[in-house]
Amino acid sequence: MEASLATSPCIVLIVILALCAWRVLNWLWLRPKRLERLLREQGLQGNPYRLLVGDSEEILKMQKEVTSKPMNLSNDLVPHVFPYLQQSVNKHGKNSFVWFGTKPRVTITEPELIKDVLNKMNDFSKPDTNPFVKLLASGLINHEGKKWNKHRRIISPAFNLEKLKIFYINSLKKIIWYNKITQVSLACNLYFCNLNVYVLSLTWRILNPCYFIATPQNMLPIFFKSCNDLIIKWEEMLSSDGSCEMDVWPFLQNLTSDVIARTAFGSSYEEGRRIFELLKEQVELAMKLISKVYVPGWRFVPTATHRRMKEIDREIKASLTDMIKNREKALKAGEATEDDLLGILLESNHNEIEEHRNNKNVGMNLEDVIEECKLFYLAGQETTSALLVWTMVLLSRYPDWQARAREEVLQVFGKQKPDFDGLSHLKIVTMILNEVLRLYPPAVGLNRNVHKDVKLGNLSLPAGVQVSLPIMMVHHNCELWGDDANEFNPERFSEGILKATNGKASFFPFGWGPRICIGQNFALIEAKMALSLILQHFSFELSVSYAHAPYTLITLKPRYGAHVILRKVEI
Ligand code: HEM
Repeated sequence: MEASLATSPCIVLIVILALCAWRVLNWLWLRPKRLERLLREQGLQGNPYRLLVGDSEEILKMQKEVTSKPMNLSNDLVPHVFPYLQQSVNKHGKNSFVWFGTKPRVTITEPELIKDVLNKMNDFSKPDTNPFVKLLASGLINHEGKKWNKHRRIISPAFNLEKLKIFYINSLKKIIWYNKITQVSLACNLYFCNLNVYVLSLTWRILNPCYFIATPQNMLPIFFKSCNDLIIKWEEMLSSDGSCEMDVWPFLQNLTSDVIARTAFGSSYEEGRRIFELLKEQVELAMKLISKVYVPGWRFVPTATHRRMKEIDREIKASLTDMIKNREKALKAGEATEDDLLGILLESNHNEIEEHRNNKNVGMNLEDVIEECKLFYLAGQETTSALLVWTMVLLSRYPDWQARAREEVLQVFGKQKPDFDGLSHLKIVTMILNEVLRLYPPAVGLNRNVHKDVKLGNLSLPAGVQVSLPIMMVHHNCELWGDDANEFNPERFSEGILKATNGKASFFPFGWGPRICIGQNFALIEAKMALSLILQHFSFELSVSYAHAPYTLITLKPRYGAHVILRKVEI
């Protein structure tokens, strides 16, 4: 009897250890090998699985090697930015997969399949990220299902409602119709999750034209203020001959950071800037972690990077909490909300809670609002600065297009301050921005998780694989864009995006479908404002010290900056 009592804890321990060992074995070897077999059975090719690291080590090595030195001054970026993907496609064909640690990632380049992946958000979810990276970018961009629906509904007014009311939909009937459809589709989303994708994507498609031209008009003076400050700074730097050589990259980063701090936090702008400084440091630390294979449980090890990231997170949260609480107090006291993103977001959240007083599942809590504010910075600053810097580099390299853009800007605005109506009607500038987004997309690719077996075209993707949608590779594909795919030719967008792409998902710098970028109008109007003011005041050309080295660190950036010679334009 005593012996059996003594052996039972041992048996329990052995069973637990055996279970743990099984899980580790499954994670490290059995599951990857099973996924590999299932993919190969369908004709997909890739390197054989290597324990734990897969292709990751080789990818990092290759990427480091290629991006450490500048490339020649061309737009053939794919071999430079995606060397491993290019090599994989060359070696294994278009239908191939690459191992990121223990997970195989299938490359999808056909526009029809891309559309499917991005429209079926219930089948293709956002990939799991390192928990420390989530400290940096959580919020809407990472949420799924009901939580995503709720957040998207609450945040949307901050980006488009004002504009919809004022400019493009003149008849009140249309506004009501638009609002009703949006509300009905979102209500459907809440209750019928499976219907969600179809209703939303249908609504999105129907409303695309008016949705896309909507932007928060009340943000325009803020865009102007920040852009004008930049022009004044540059003017002060000109030498007596009216020219100056400089690296415009840090100025453009500062500009977009300034714009988002002002638009997001209004009168609390100074506090907002401090938060953004901390987030900038957080981005650098997160990048160190992203470049390593994530081992489950590693996050509990108190490394210097982990500790600093937690410290920064605490400081940001404390600042934002104060700011949000003060605003909420004012809102509850019936005071008007500020017209900044935070104000509109809190008001929208407040209305939702008021409307459904007894339902605890509506509205965002404090943590949620904090996450969304952090996301505004990352999503709004990193991307738009990348768009602006590549636009300046390309217009420096193609002076004819620079001259055409300036002519248009001067024709529309003369010496006057750019207004919303004028910015919305700039045709050449829009064509140029689209072509820059095609050749130098700030987000070079999107990834999705397959969490249950799913059909995609002729493929049967097993749960556990990931899919990769390499935006840049698709944008540079000669089969989709013609032999001059790597040439800068804004003319291809002269009749709009739909005509240039024949409605295919061969151009998706802002994503596609229900999760399309919520800030795209914001970004485009901001970029047009900045570019118009720059063109009104300066001409620019590449300096001899410019080294062409695009690389990805969250977004597509110039590794050695963007050195140009600015000259004052007399008009
Ligand atoms: C040139 C500028 C921009 C580019 C190229 C860009 C690109 C993208 C892309 C590709 C996505 C889709 C991500 C995915 O499906 O996985 C996205 C989503 C998003 N973007 Fe942007 N973005 C830009 C500017 C902005 C700005 C200015 C903001 C806000 C201030 C913003 C906020 C967001 C948010 C919140 C999402 C998540 C939407 C959702 O999942 O529902 N973006 N963006």
